[in-house]
Amino acid sequence: MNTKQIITALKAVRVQKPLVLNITNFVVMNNSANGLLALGASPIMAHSREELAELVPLVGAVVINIGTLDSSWIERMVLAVELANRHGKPVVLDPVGCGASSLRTHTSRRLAALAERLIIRANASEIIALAGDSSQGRGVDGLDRVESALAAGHYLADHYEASVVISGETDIIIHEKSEIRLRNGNTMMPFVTGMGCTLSALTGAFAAVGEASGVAAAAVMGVAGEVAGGQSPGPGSLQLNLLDTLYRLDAETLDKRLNIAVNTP
Ligand SMILES: Nc1ncnc2c1ncn2[C@@H]1O[C@H](COP(=O)(O)OP(=O)(O)OP(=O)(O)O)[C@@H](O)[C@H]1O
Ligand SMILES: Cc1ncsc1CCO
Ligand SMILES: [Mg+2]
Repeated sequence: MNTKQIITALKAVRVQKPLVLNITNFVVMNNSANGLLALGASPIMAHSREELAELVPLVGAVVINIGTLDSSWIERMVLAVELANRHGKPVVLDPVGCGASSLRTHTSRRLAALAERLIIRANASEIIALAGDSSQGRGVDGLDRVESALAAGHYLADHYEASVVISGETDIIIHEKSEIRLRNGNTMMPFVTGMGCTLSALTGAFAAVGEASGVAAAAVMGVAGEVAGGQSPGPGSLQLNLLDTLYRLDAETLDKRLNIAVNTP
């Protein structure tokens, strides 16, 4: 995927306004819904057993974020993934805090194994833990370098037949054996909660309109984060400026700023 294709994907999201179903955590429900709206997509946050069967057929993608899970949430997440499979919908899995507790690790693996059209989006520590190696993550924060999660990312891509987005100082996307590196963003981004969760939600919007959704989402999020970061004295304004920047992001800015390197084997 090149810059031109990313710009085309962004236009497609804005024209099609895909409906994206999110089962996500209490911390980021608002950020993720606002991020999707600012991008041009249409979010719905829903986790009731009684409505999932009605909703999943209508949406373009399902985003599952395990950030504040418990046993009843797990049951809904499994149901949502089963329904997504039945209706051929892509599933974005955000294994928040994978490695921090056995519940998170086991649930992430169970959901990843279940999803048929899977995109995994996580920070380096979560990727390493999901693959079964020992990570240095603390709680939901990633403390491993992105490049150190590369082998784990490839393992997950093969094992689950998934696209994998490893986010951090550089974002690495593993898609059909290619490695795409994106070097944008801003060092303040990890000081705003839910930036990664927003990236996962945006990945859902791009998955609803085409392939290589992790590349397009990480590119848009990275460039928007970089522009917004340059206008923000701290994390509070960054959070707001990110939404404004996503809303206003144009082809020219993407073309000028996107730092993308594609490595095809
Ligand atoms: N040091 C950094 N420099 C530039 N951009 C960064 C940096 N760290 C993270 N980002 C960007 O921030 C976004 C979120 O990535 P991150 O890896 O921090 O997610 P996360 O740990 O899952 O976050 P959360 O769980 O709080 O949602 C991505 O777009 C990523 O490119
Ligand atoms: C801080 C936090 N705890 C559970 S989910 C979440 C949001 C960032 O992933
Ligand atoms: Mg996260």
